[in-house]
Amino acid sequence: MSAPVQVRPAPPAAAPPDEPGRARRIGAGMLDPTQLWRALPQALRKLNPVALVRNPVMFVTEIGAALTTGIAITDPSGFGWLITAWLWLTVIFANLAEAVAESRGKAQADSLRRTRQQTTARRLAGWEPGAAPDAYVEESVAAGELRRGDIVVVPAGELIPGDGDVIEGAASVDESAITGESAPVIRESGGDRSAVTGGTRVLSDRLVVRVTQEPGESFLDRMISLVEGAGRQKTPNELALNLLLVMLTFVFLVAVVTLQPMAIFSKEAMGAAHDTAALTADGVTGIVLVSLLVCLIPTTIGALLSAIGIAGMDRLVQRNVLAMSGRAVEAAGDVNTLLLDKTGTITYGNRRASAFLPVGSVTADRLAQAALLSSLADETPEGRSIVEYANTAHHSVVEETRDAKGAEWVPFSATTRMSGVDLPSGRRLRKGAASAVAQWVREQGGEVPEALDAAVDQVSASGGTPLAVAELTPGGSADMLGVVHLKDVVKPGLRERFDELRTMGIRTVMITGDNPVTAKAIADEAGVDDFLAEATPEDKLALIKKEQEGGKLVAMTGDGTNDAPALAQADVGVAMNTGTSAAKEAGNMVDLDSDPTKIIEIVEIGKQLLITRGALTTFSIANDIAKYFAILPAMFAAVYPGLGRLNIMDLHSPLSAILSAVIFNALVIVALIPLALRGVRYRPSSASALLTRNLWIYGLGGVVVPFLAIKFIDFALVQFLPGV
Ligand SMILES: Nc1ncnc2c1ncn2[C@@H]1O[C@H](COP(=O)(O)OP(=O)(O)OP(=O)(O)O)[C@@H](O)[C@H]1O
Ligand SMILES: [K+]
Ligand SMILES: [Mg+2]
Repeated sequence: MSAPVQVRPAPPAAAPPDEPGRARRIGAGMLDPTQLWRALPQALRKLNPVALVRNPVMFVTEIGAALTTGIAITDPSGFGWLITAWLWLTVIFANLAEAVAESRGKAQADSLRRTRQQTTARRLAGWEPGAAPDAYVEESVAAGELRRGDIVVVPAGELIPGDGDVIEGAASVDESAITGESAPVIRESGGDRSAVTGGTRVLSDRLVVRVTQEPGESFLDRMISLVEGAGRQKTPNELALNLLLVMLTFVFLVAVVTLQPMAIFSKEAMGAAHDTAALTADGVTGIVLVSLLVCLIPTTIGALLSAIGIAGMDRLVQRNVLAMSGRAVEAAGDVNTLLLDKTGTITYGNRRASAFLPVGSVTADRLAQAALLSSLADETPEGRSIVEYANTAHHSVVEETRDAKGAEWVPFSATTRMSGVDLPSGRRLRKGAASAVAQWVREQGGEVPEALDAAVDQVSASGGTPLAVAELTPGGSADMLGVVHLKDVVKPGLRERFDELRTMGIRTVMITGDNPVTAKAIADEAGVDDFLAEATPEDKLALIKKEQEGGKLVAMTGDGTNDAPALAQADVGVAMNTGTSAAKEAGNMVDLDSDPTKIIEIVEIGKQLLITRGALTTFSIANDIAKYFAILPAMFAAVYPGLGRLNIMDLHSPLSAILSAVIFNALVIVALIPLALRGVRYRPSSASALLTRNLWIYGLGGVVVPFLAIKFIDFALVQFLPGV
């Protein structure tokens, strides 16, 4: 994509009827016959051999059609022209399948494009965190010119000019242009909800954003090229299947070429048996051989393969999931283990301070003041919530925070699990995971009172996150002060969904940086199979690698910067749209609804894709059998009368038999387009049960249906074309 994102202020009125989120939700899976008609011009354009060569089966069919066209021109016969017409139709039907699959994405891309409007951005030159208003200048630039690293300010009512991370402020943002969800979401600096998307609108307050995209590479741009299927790569599975189809085509080509001398012989015989002008024409041999070839090669799956893949991606988009690679969608179909990050994925992620629990002789005020001081510069939601809570619950301590001037802040990191401040007075404050802070206290020569464990356990047992707070006084004594209780809420309805995953044979594991007691409380409440506590980003990554070593496919959902390495390593990495840009960059899917249980639908769509491809391949190969029974006796019965017994369909004549087979071969493609686009229905059950069921339906069906259909076409042909 080269077009830069250009954003123009649009009336902030209610969403127009063609608002993209809605457009993306309608018509999921249904095939409207007019879609076929509208895709026809595109299907005809795809006849270009340069494009078609990517699809070897159809390319061979097109060459066959061209050959018979030549024969029909130089040696005209009604039979020749009929076969020629149906061969071209075969190729057009195949192109139609792909064109229809693509057209759905195009409509979505168009409506997304409409949300790319032009606007001017307010870029801040010389801005630094906490800068006074006179320390920097605000300049107007076209949004399309913004580069990575630029700082912009977005006041309430304006569109965010590009993708980025909030570095100052918190605001409610209307993201409906991207997600189709009208409820505003909170975006704030620090923590895991700091990413904003260009084209969304700030509703309240004001955000300072550091741009993380280069021109033309925005999320919206990527979304558009994705739903359009532009530059779609074949997946490894598709490549393998394609290779198989090429080999089959080659084998049948060789077979038909070797048959040629005998067929010439048989033409004489056919001419003798049916004394019509068409039969005695010299071109018949060539036309019959091409017909045989096209009926033998796996045209059905060759025609539908690409549409099946595109439709699978499309089904994800309908559910507000953007898959950056088709390979990930396929991997989703085979996932064994699902890892979920706790905070922000299983829980809502807005952990808020709700109590101060001092230990020993420490007063509540001393603890509150230390917690407040150590959080003044902590831009994480946890840090800000402590400042807020201390301000409302412990007014008295606020005055005493003046000595924070000249302080050195220690920012939170997922590795140290601590944050804090070193004050000029020599006072040092730390808050964080109890184990980390306890170790810090010991390193400073202090002791950790037993009462701490009780406070920590009390918070943890309720599923809350305990943050221990400690102080190193200027006098050099290291004191453990107590615990801050951070509350978070488990998203509802997870248990049922995890049960569903279990029946699909998928194990769910929650991973969290939190302590084991909190982890267990939340794991029990959410109903996951297992959990890993006190996990650093490296631990998350190691766990995934370990699972993968056994040949298992691992899916991971997460939202935080600390999840990014794991998201990148997982076979299916689903980033929450509410998450950080690092997480979104690392994963190979983004869930616009930020719903951790969306993985269930992703798995179902992946399985459905694999099953659909398998079923139609089975059907394609099985349905060729009837065509052998139609064509081979027709070609050779006169030479080898024994072969006449193969004409079990009792087809009218050799020519009507061949014509019927070719017509069926073309029509079956159109008949299966809806199934290819909608996908074979998937119900959670074991893999072997599914396989057996599909072999019965599509294998047996593939054998039986064509016998009936070819017989019927033959019957109809004789009614309308008594000459054949
Ligand atoms: N702002 C903060 N200051 C100090 N310590 C913090 C802060 N935020 C979190 N912690 C502590 O660090 C631990 C690890 O945090 P981290 O973000 O890595 O994991 P998490 O958010 O608890 O879990 P998850 O991996 O599910 O997101 C937390 O459990 C908490 O004890
Ligand atoms: K075929
Ligand atoms: Mg986290």
